[in-house]
Parts: sequence; structure tokens; C-alpha cells
Amino acid sequence: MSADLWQRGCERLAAELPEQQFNTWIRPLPPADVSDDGEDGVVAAVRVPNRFKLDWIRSQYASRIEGVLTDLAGKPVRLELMLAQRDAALVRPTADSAATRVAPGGLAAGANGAATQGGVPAGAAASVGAPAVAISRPPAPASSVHRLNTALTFDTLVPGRANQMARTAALHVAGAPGHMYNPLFIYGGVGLGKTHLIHAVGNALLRDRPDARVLYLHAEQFISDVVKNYQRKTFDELKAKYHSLDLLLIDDVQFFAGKERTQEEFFNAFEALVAKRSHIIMTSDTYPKGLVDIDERLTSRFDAGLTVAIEPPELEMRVAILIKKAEAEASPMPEDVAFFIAKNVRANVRELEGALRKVLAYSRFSHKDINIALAREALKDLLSIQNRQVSVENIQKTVADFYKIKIADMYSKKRPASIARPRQIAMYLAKEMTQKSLPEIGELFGGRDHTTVLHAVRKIGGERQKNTELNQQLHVLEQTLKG
Ligand SMILES: Nc1ncnc2c1ncn2[C@@H]1O[C@H](COP(=O)(O)OP(=O)(O)OP(=O)(O)O)[C@@H](O)[C@H]1O
Repeated sequence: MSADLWQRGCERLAAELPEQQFNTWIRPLPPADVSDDGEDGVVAAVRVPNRFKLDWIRSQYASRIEGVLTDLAGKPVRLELMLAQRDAALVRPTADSAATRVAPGGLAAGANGAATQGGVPAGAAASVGAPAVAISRPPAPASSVHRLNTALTFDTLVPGRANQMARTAALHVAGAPGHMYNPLFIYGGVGLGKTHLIHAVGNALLRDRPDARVLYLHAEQFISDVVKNYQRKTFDELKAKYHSLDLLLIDDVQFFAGKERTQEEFFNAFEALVAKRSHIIMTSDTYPKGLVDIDERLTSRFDAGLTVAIEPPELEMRVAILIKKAEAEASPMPEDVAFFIAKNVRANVRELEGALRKVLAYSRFSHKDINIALAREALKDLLSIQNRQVSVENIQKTVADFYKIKIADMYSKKRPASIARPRQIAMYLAKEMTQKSLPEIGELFGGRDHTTVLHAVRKIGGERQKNTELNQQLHVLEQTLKG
């Protein structure tokens, strides 16, 4: 009954899921090992070739697969996803290609309508396994040419609410490039993991398809390539280099601002890549419509796939990042110390890493265990800078400058939204970034009641969760205030 159960499950899923999803994620799976453990119910163990596919299938399809199998078996079926052994993974690539694909559980092509009528879409086949048709492709570049940092992977990227959407989209692109979310546009403040994420996509794709032509580059490298080729009049070389890629990862596209020739060449590359269903992932410090001095025909194209933000990590995520990074340094970090650091270093992950490095170095040099006292000592400069800089007066001035209102409006009774809102934002920041109580803050805002401050704090805090633009502005303000 075991192979049969899996096969019937696949047939049901093939009928229920969009064809592309089934072909990309379920169909390439090897048949499940199904065992009936009597009272414990039925277990269906499936080996998945790599970690990111495993994560994706677990988060997107596991409960659906379990539901279908349970339904067909007439008793509970538990799905156990596990990583395939290395050897197995090495043998599998041919099975992934369209021509020789092994159907799951013997689900022969033709056993269901979706498989026979549509077959495996050419794009999907190319995205999952080796390219289906080898039309005199130039050889894939050597790994040094990818310019990928192999340490920046999905495994080393801590997931959290702040990067959830961006990470999910990135995983999807890594699994099926050239399909959904093209281009993928990731934006957010400095040091929040945008670069890490796009390297992770490149590394994941290359692990799956070593022959894929992937290129990571910072926007400035593209600019300098354009300049070089302009001087040498070798634009064909430039085209050959960029237009033949399978995946282009380009960081910080806001640097294209005001560079007309660069924008033109990027536009050409963009059009050529999208037309041949190669994937483009871009990062920026702002969303496409917020980019200045970039031609609208480009920014509108940037927005044509999926645009996602990476937010500053919340406290728990900062703690998880610290613990994971400390572990990677073989210096386990007690949770209370991680909380202490995370509460005090809030701006971005890069700063968090800096603080962690200081604490670890201090512990090593002083031969002392890591505890809160040691962390306080190691970070005393950083903490004192923070304490010195963030005063309510400073917040009022910074917010007033940012929203172009007068500082006096922070204390005034004026109510127009153009003044009341920045004032509420300043109150929110005063609560978040200083040790002042609500009544003290109220006093500093022209003798307002503490309930007015509380209302502002709750309102802005709540909106921040939903309104990306506001969140971005607050992030900029926080970073400015922390210096
Ligand atoms: N979620 C995360 N888990 C683990 N490490 C992270 C995470 N987010 C960021 N980092 C690390 O923080 C550092 C800064 O991240 P990264 O360079 O990707 O930021 P960025 O958003 O591209 O910043 P910038 O705009 O300044 O280029 C890197 O070392 C990265 O590995």
C-alpha cells in the first residue's frame, strides 16, 4: 500500500496544485518511504535534495501533503521530510532534467492530465534541473566570476518577521528562477541583510545547478563596466557579459541615480534578461517609486515583479542572530547577554555584529566568561554614545528637521496633521529611545497629558507594523539619532 499511497497522493496533488508548483516542488521528489507503525499511525518519509527545498516544501506544502495522504489512507499520516544523503544528491541531477525525470512514486508521465497535456514546462524544467536543451550556451563562468560570497547562504541567514516576505520570495526564486517574482526588488535600510539575501539566492541556485550563469555585483561595478566599455567602444562585450546570464543579482541600484548611460545599458540588459526568462534581483535603500534621478521607464519595470521590504529586526530576532553568530564563532552566548546586547544595539544587523565582535574579543583577551557585566564593559563606549546622543530635545529637533516643521511646533497646541503627526512620531521615538516616563515626555512636549503621549506611542507603533513607508522613515530617524 505504501508506494501506492504516495503515488495516489501525487496524482491528487497534481490535480489540485497549479501545474508549475507541482512540477517544481512535488514532482521531482523521490517516492516516499511509507511505513505503518500500528498505533502510531503511518509515516511517509521523503528525502529532499537540499536544505532550501526542504525548508520551502516544509513551509508551503507539508501540511497539504499530509492532509491528502491522511485522506487517502483513512488514518493519520505524518510527513517526515529529511535531507537526502550527499551521494543521493549527486546522483539526482539527471533525474531532475526534463528528458529523464523520474516521476514520484512511479507517477508515469501520462498518469494524470496535467503531466500529459502540459508536460513539464520548458521554463520549469530549466529552473529545476540541468538545462533541458543545450543550445550552444557559452560555458558557465568560473566560480570566481560569480562574485558570490559562499558564506552568505540561507542557512546562515536568521529568519524572522523582519525578513519573512523577502526571504520567502528569495527562496522561491532560488528554487524556480525566471518564473514568479521577476524582477524581485528588495529594499530596506543599511545593514539589514539585503546583500546577504541575494548572495543566498545565487549560492542556492549554483548548488542546485552548478552550470547556471549567475553574477552578483554592486551597482557601482556595473557603472564602472559601462564607463570602461564606453571608453573602449566595446558595448558588444558588455552586452555579451550581461545579456547571457541566468541570474543577475545587483546591489544598491540607487547608485544609478543621475547616470544616464548606465541606466540605458541597464535597461537594455534588463529587457534582454526578462525576455529570456532569466531572473533579476535588485536591492536598494528605497522602494522603486522612491528612487530619485532614475528614469521612470526603469523604476516602473523595477516594480513590475515583486517588491519587498526588509525591516529592522525586532528584539527576538536580534537575539537569535547574536546567538547564531556567537555559535558560529564557537563562543556560545548566554541568552541574558544576548538580550542585553540586543536591547542596546537596535539599529541594524551590521551594528549588532560589531557589538558581538567586541564582546567576544573582550572575553578572549581578558580570559573571562561572557556575562552581562563583561558585555557592559566591552560595549561601554557604544552605550555611552547612545546615552549621550538620544535626548528628547535631540529627537524633537531631528524629527522637526526631517518633516520640515519648526521645533516650536513640537510644544505648540497646533493640530493640523502636517504638524500633529511629526509631533506624535517624536513622542513615539522619545518613548522608544530614552528612559523618560510618559508624564516626563508629555511635559517636554508643551505640558501635554501622559495619555496624549500614550496614544501617540500606540498609534505610531501600530502603524509602523503595517505601513512600510512610515517604518522606513522611523528607521532613518533612529539611525540619524544614534549617529
Ligand atoms: N537575518 C540575518 N541573519 C544573519 N545575518 C544577517 C542577517 N541580516 C543581516 N545579517 C548580516 O549583517 C551584515 C549586514 O548585512 P548586509 O550586508 O546583507 O546588509 P545590507 O542590507 O545589504 O546593507 P547595505 O545596504 O549597507 O549594503 C552581514 O554580515 C549579514 O550577513
